[in-house]
Amino acid sequence: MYTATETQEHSNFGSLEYKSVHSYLLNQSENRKSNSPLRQKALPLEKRELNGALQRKVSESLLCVSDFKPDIPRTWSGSRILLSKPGCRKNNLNGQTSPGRRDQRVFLTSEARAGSGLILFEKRQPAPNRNSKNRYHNENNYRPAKELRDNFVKGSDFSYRFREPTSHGKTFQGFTHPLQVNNQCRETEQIQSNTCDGHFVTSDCKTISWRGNGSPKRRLLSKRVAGNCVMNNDRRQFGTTPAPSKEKVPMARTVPGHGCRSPANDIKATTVGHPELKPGQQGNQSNAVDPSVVKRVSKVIEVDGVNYKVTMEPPGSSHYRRNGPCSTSSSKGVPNTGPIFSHQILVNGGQNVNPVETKVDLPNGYPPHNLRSWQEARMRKAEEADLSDTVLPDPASLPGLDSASLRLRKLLNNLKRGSEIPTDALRHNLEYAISVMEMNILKNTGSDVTASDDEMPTNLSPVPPEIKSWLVQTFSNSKIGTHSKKGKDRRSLRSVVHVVRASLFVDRMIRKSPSDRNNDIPPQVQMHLKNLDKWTFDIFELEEISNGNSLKYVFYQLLVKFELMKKFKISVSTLLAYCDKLQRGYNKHNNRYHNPIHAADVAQTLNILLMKSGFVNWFSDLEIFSMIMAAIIHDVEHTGTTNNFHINTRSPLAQLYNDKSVLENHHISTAFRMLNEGEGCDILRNFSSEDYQECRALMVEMVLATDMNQHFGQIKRMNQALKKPENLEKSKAMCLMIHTADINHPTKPWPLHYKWTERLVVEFFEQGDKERELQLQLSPLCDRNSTMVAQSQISFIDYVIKPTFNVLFDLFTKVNGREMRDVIVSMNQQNKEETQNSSGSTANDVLKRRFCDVTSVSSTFENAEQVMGILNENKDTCFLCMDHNLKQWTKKNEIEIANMFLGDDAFTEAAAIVPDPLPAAIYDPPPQNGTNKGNENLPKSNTTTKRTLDSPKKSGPS
Ligand SMILES: Nc1nc2c(ncn2[C@@H]2O[C@H](COP(=O)(O)O)[C@@H](O)[C@H]2O)c(=O)[nH]1
Ligand SMILES: [Zn+2]
Repeated sequence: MYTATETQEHSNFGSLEYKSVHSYLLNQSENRKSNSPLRQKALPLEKRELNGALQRKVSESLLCVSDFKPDIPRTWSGSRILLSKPGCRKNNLNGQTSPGRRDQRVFLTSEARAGSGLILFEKRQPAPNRNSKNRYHNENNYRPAKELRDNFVKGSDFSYRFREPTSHGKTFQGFTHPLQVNNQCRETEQIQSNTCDGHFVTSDCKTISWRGNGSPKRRLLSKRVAGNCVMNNDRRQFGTTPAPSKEKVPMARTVPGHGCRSPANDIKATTVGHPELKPGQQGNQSNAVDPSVVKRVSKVIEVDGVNYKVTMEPPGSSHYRRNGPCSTSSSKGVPNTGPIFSHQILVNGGQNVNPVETKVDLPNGYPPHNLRSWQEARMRKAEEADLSDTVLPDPASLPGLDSASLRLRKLLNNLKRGSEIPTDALRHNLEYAISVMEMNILKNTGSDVTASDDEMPTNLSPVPPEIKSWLVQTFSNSKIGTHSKKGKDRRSLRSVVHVVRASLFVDRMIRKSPSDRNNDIPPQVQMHLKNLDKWTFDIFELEEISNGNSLKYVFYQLLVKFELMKKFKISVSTLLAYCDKLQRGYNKHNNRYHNPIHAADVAQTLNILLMKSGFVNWFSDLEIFSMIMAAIIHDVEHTGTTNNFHINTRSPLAQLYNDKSVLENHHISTAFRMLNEGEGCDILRNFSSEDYQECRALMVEMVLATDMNQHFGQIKRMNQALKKPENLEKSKAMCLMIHTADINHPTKPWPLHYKWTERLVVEFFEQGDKERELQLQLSPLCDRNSTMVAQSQISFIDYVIKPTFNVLFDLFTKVNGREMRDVIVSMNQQNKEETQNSSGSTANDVLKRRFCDVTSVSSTFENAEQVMGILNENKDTCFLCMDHNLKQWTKKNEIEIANMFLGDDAFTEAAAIVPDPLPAAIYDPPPQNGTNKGNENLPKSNTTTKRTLDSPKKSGPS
């Protein structure tokens, strides 16, 4: 008898209940050393409990070649192992049994090669009554593997159904058994109950296939079926060549009339794992047989009280040859007689044939490892994992995978030990593991994350999965061909040196709004508009006091302020008519967030960005007009749903725009359609055709750049361009300014930001409701029952807002500051020469348009200090607000988490927090070079302390 002598549990098998059968996996050489650590830490055979019925029948054995004979030579690698129940009358190598004794047909024969990893073997019960027709014809009985074949996706997880036929035929008890595809053979323990053909691909691209029962043909022809179930390892399983994605692995085939199925030629249950063999070599063929071992060796093992004889043949033996790989008709995997129970043997355990470690090449920098010792090492490594770590590798990377698996191991071990795991550590680590898996799914299902992969921030590790999905979905869809100018056509910021005239700079920057001169505007609105250049401007209040006309007043005010009405001959009535149309368009879908107030807010913020950065001097009037227009129209007729929603529901708009920046295309197209609809609202009517085209091209480019899936690319490219100022394109700077203005609210004072968030969340949740109704998968952040608002805002600020404002202020600083000054000065000279050399007025006109309206300005930076002062003041306010908002969300997040466990509405609860007072500097920034004027209307900081969330600060004199 070959039974276990040690029962030490091996934790690699996790916390599931194992029982009874024990054996050792002992290294051949270690086997001889009594004090060998391996011996002391002998590995028991373990059995996973599946369900009651199965548990009684299914046993699992782990055997290694050296179990048979300690001095078995390594050339036996590639040998065949036969397993049979002693007492079978006939026990030939075809796996055929004596037909006369049904009760003796508990007969197993399996074939594997040492090093091939895992084989399944099966135990057969007496054949059922012949007369009960079709009892095994239920497809589900024998074809769970079909779904594996059909859904054969590299590295995927799946479940498969195991159907246990009852001895009475017609009913089948089935259960779904999740099979997690691991990259370790031995972890395929989970498929132990499989009796059918199947294969799967491990996450490291290895392919494992196995065979189930006999073919229908054979079943009909002969009842002499002992059958076998061979766990085949495709050569690639241990080879260095990864299996190509989605490639199907050929199944083993059946010899009609034979009870035994051997691996077919195309299923090479090879010795690839053998260290001395080259890939593709068959151990039994290419390795000389050790002359000292020519006979079969066998062992009897006890499995759940049943003795089995395990026979191992040396390679090259006559039996082996006779019954070697055969290939004939392909099998459909129809079950043969009787209930079948599968077991598995880990042949060779991946390591035990010889002292030289069997190599398992794992991708990307994993050293080749001995499977078992590698796993042991991982157990040790897992213990070192700090579960409270929040800075973790990119979940899409191999280190991410590594880290997640170690963390899961550690969690599991702690659970097994009964050690306490802090809730947030548990949650955080599970979230991380989910992220890792989901990134894998996305990668492996070819989801279009690749387009922006290089642009997504690499360290999203602490981001909760839902928010990560949102980031991925929202920010990294396929790229569209953006309007990009090449060569000469590129607008270059370097050319803006032509407009550097210090006096103009500061003058424009502190230019007062002319609202007090305008009698058409109600006085309270005029008063409010005086604060238009302030970071603390309250757009909601303007909306209120203007009876829902904030868009109109902001648009008008800006055009007046920049003297663009006069310049482009826009009449007030035309402008107002166009504004009416736009407002109606914005109100079409009654959105809480994407409405005219948002458009007005973006335009107002753009105004500050232009004014406080000095960039107002770098752009031509036409460019400034185009930017204001872009801000005003950028979301017109927004449907209140996302691009992904349009794509998923195959909406008419998605069809029209071929799933590319669906909404953005719609906004820009609607804005131009409205201009052209007559009714006296074409504010571009008096534009020259050149101006019109230029304006239109810029607007299209800017509005398309508000598509969030352009976000990371935009930031990345701007960061790169800032390292090489000569590559700075003016239109890209314009796009960035519009995009930043579009997502400005997290940098505004908390009451404003909170209001915007609330509105956005309402819109998201409404989309979620629609998705629920349509039985679509709910988009991230759209599920009102589970979305963690505060957490999502923290991530949004950290991963989207901060980098955006950083790069924007970098741009402002570099263009204004010393870093780019030398470059600009030298370029100025060059441009001047170019301009002087250009013949004819056309070239000059083009230059004027492209590079602003000054070609003879000297480049003096005498007021640069003043400009930088204004810029920094603005930057400080912006970052102070952002940090303050982050703090508020962090507080709310704690409540959300607490509520999550209590099942309360997190958002409502979180809303109850009284916000911290806003930093005084936000409303009362220190004077900078005498430019800090006009704050007298703003409340002082102490007036903000008592404000509650839902009564945002009223800025201005209302
Ligand atoms: N999770 C959050 N997403 C936000 C927030 N503010 C804006 N956004 C996202 O950005 C786009 C802006 O583009 P738009 O042209 O549609 O306005 C918006 O749709 C949101 O997806 C925020 O606070 N949190
Ligand atoms: Zn917007």
